[in-house]
Amino acid sequence: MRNNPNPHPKPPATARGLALHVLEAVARGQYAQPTLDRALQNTRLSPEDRGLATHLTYGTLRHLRYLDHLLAPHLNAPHHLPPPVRWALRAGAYERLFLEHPAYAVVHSWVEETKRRAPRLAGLTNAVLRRVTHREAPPAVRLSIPDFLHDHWRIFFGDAGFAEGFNQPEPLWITAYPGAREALEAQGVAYRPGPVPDSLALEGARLRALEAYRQGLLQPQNPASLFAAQLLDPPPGAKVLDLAGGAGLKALYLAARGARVVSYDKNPKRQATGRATPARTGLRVAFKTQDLTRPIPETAPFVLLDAPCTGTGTFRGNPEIRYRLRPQDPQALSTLQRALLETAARAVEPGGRLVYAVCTLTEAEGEAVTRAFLEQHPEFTLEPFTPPFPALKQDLGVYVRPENGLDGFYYARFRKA
Ligand SMILES: C[S@@+](CC[C@H](N)C(=O)[O-])C[C@H]1O[C@@H](n2cnc3c(N)ncnc32)[C@H](O)[C@@H]1O
Repeated sequence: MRNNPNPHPKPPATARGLALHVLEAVARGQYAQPTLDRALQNTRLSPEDRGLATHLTYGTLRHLRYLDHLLAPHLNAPHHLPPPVRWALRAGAYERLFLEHPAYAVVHSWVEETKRRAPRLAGLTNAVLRRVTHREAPPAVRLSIPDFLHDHWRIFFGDAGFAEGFNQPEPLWITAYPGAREALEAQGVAYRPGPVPDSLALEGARLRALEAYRQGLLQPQNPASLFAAQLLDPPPGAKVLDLAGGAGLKALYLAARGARVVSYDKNPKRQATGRATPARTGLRVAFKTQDLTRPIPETAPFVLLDAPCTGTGTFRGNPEIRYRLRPQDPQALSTLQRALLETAARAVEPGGRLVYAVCTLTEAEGEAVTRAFLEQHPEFTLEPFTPPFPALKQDLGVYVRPENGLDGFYYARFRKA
């Protein structure tokens, strides 16, 4: 993987060029979201073109497997095309067939993008983008997910059709800190309430342009992620341990509700981002850096473990990870999750509460972890709860249905005797 985030000296001057620049970087191993954010920060494109570049980037990646299936009958050897031309064909097909922009309006622009990269292939782009149409595809191809995951979801959840939800655009979800709504209203920004308290969806706003964001009152966060912190529900003043807390998104939220939070993670870079946030919001969280496969030297009545995982529930916002996942990954991650859960269990005081959460929808990282944990820890019992949004499966813990912009999550809540 290369680390150069911006190999082009000047940001591309067109929406389609910018999308191609990001797609090529993703093909080299970069992540779509930070790469697109950086490219948009460096560009002078109009708001409409920024929107188009965003749609083209996410849409092409979300539908990539299906787009390749649609392009296949029109190409002799797609793998031998220069990568920029292959991406132009994929993104052009996405624009034609999913954004439903007519050929006469868009093919010319893709031909121009091709000419800049491989002039001799401009005719190919012209011909293919005029002819490409929807066609029958096997379900995993139509949903653009790996076969192994489609098979797993069909067997484990009974149907994999919910994965369609990963290919829909999502609103800009934010967690609103006290004063956020007033600041948004003062700036005339439209928002609607999310499915959990303190979660809002912003309509068509650019986060960085918002006064409320500059004041630290808004935190981008999916409601399903926020709900993991809300499940812990500590009373004001209670001590909370936030394990694998990363940049402390959940720790800061719980601190804002009056908890005394200590957030542990092994990655000091992520924690540095979290440490900078309290300065903005005036909240206090103690960040400690440690590998949590080893026990920690303290206890609390409330412990949250938001564990590292395969992230299959975040395919909407991180569309590229579905193509990088290997069949053995869920099992490998579950070994780490069980080790981290051991550390978490030891840190819970008698009578205390433990929440285990992962942003993924696999049996190995969800129910199987909980089942093994309960077998080895008779001092813990499951504490049932009803989520305020539809569940995919609700038996041993809860799997969130990843629809209407929600990420897929798994949560289990335990009480220590
Ligand atoms: C799902 S993310 C946590 C997100 C965070 N709770 C939030 O709300 O933003 C998982 C975190 O686990 C951390 N992690 C992975 N392996 C770890 C380990 N062995 N010990 C401690 N932290 C670990 C990663 O650095 C990452 O920040």
